[in-house]
Amino acid sequence: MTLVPATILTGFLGAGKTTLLNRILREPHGHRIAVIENEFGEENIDNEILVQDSNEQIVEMSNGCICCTVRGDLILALGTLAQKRNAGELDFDHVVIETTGLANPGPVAQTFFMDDEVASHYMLDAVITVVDAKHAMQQLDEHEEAQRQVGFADRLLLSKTDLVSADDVDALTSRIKRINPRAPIRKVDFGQMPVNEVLDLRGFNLNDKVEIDPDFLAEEEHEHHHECGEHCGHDHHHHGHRHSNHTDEIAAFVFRSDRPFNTARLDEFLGSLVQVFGPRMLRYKGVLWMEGADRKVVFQGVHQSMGTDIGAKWTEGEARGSKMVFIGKNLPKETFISGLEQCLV
Ligand SMILES: Nc1nc2c(ncn2[C@@H]2O[C@H](COP(=O)(O)OP(=O)(O)OP(=O)(O)O)[C@@H](O)[C@H]2O)c(=O)[nH]1
Repeated sequence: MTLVPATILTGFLGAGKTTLLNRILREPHGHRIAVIENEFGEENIDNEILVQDSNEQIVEMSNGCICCTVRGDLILALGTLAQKRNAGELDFDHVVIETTGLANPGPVAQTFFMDDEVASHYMLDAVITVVDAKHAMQQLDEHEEAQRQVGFADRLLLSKTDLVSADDVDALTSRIKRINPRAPIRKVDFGQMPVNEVLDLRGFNLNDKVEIDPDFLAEEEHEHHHECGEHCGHDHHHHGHRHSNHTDEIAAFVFRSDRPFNTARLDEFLGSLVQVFGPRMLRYKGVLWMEGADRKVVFQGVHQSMGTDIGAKWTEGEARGSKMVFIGKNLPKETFISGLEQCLV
């Protein structure tokens, strides 16, 4: 039986998640999507008004999508949907879960790895985070959950850019890139977004690409190699607007090497890393060159849940090397980097 891909939609309060979902539920796009809305906190009021004996409500939309309002356990809701699908009562080929604005997407993402029942019916496709261009700066300053939501994302959607200047958009973009250089950023105007930009991103697939924003890499490079003095002659103005004044607790860094890893040493080191820092490791991914291997090794994970897979062959003439990106909360970059260097052959 094929697994149903599931997308987690996050974003801070009022970011525009519902606006986006409403379009998905109403516009003709040919996909049969089950949208799960988590009505956290409103259950008492709604239950009194609706006087329902069940804990969930499933509505079929005219475009073939299903809207499922969940007032309880998400795992239970996913289970019920899967049962009805298997019984032929419901037909859908994707699931999109809207999390509440204050939620940490981590536990929701981990459900797909940890809960056997969920994992037997669904596969996590991607975490998508809507970022409110008007309010995100302040939300990122004040709420760690807002930073986490950006850190977890496989794709970032920037809403409400109509309300701010182009400079504001640039400043916000460079800040969220520092938190998460992995996730491509797209503008979304009142939820207008091709459905294909939301579905089937395969963010959790073990493909052998690590996409990292080139601006971020250039900036890291700059920090590494040019500890410039005041009169060094580098174009500081140019870089000045990129270096944000914000030091977010959630941030990313990259490890790169053109030497192969020793498998045993790396296994042990990564194992101990996730044991110690797992709770603070939001997302990580790497494509690795292992000693003696003629294929790439791909690893990635969320917190303690780490997976590895064999990727494509190194082709003739291809420069071999490893590249890893870690996104987490106050991770000790130097410990990671020097530890990984110890694992090289
Ligand atoms: N100007 C502008 N307003 C937008 C845009 N997208 C959404 N909004 C408005 O922002 C408000 C909040 O949007 P919602 O879609 O309800 O946000 P949400 O993320 O679902 O909010 P919560 O579920 O409360 O966390 C609504 O009034 C939307 O009309 C946009 O691109 N531009």
